[in-house]
Amino acid sequence: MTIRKTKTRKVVVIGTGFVGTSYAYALLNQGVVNELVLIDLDEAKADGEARDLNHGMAFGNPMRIKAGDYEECHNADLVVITAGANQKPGETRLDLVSKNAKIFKGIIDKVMAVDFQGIFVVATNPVDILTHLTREISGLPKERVIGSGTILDTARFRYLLGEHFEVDARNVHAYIVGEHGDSELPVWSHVQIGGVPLIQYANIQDVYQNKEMTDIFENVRDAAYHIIERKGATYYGIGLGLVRLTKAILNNENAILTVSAHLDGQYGLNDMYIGVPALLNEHGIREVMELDLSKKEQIHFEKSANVIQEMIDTGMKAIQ
Ligand SMILES: NC(=O)C1=CN([C@@H]2O[C@H](COP(=O)(O)OP(=O)(O)OC[C@H]3O[C@@H](n4cnc5c(N)ncnc54)[C@H](O)[C@@H]3O)[C@@H](O)[C@H]2O)C=CC1
Ligand SMILES: CC(=O)C(=O)O
Repeated sequence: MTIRKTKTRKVVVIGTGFVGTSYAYALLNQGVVNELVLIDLDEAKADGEARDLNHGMAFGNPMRIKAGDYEECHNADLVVITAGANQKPGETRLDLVSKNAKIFKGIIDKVMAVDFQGIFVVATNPVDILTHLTREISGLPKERVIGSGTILDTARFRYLLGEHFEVDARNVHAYIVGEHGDSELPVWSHVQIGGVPLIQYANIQDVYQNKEMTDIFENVRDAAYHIIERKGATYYGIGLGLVRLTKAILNNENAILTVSAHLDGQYGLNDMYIGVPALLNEHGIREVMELDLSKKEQIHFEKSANVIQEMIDTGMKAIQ
């Protein structure tokens, strides 16, 4: 499959809540696509959001935005799914699995019924499990089903390290991998500040004994809880992360981003979606980057994979 060669670049967003509309707003600002269709169970909300966004057109980038139905997925390049329940204060992402799995079954069936030929991008939580279910339900090749994975966690990590060392986050190279959730992990062994390994840059002997570094990771891991306690939901960060992903795919960038990608033996794991750095282009996921993890990181990564695996079983039961 290739992205259509016509000039039209069409994205359908399913779920016009906080996340879906933040993504739509960022797309309008950045001028990434020519056509954006909004779908929601609450049709009036999708229509209201489309009207509101269109009123910013004179200040943004020319594109067509409208509310629509599933027919619109037929010729879409990307279908981005942000529909479903979000976490209430105190809830984990995994608590959402059964509810959102059922919602996904209905959505994916409707998208596939109109012969969708493009790429799915999933953001709804728990994202690794729902990305797996999207592939199972749709039957699409694995490279055409992508989860936002740890794209946001990695951005949070780079931001906090950048703040700490007073270095532009864009010059901080670092990854969060594993579940987009409580079992995720930082790949300390590959953190670099402008190409200089962290342990050398900051003269750290053992990063796991360094309170400043462990605090930074805990703040990344718990960021969603901190924000949800304060304002009820997180959306600007992931909205921008989804635009970054959209650009990587539609512009055929061959960019490396931490997404939920399907593993077939990489990191010793099989048949699961999990957050890893992966190379993205117009075909979707071209390649999973296999980092040389330290022993400690590999053990943590496998534990995180186990958490996902158990939840896949719960998700599969919910849609049977
Ligand atoms: N992957 C990530 O990094 C992040 C993921 N999220 C997740 O994104 C999801 C959405 O969060 P919010 O936008 O805050 O929630 P929200 O409640 O504001 O919006 C959800 C929308 O989905 C719609 N919806 C529900 N069932 C539907 C169906 N069957 N078909 C079409 N639309 C349907 C609702 O009407 C609502 O408009 C949550 O699961 C949340 O946890 C949120 C932030 C970051
Ligand atoms: C809600 C969520 O998944 C996040 O902000 O990371």
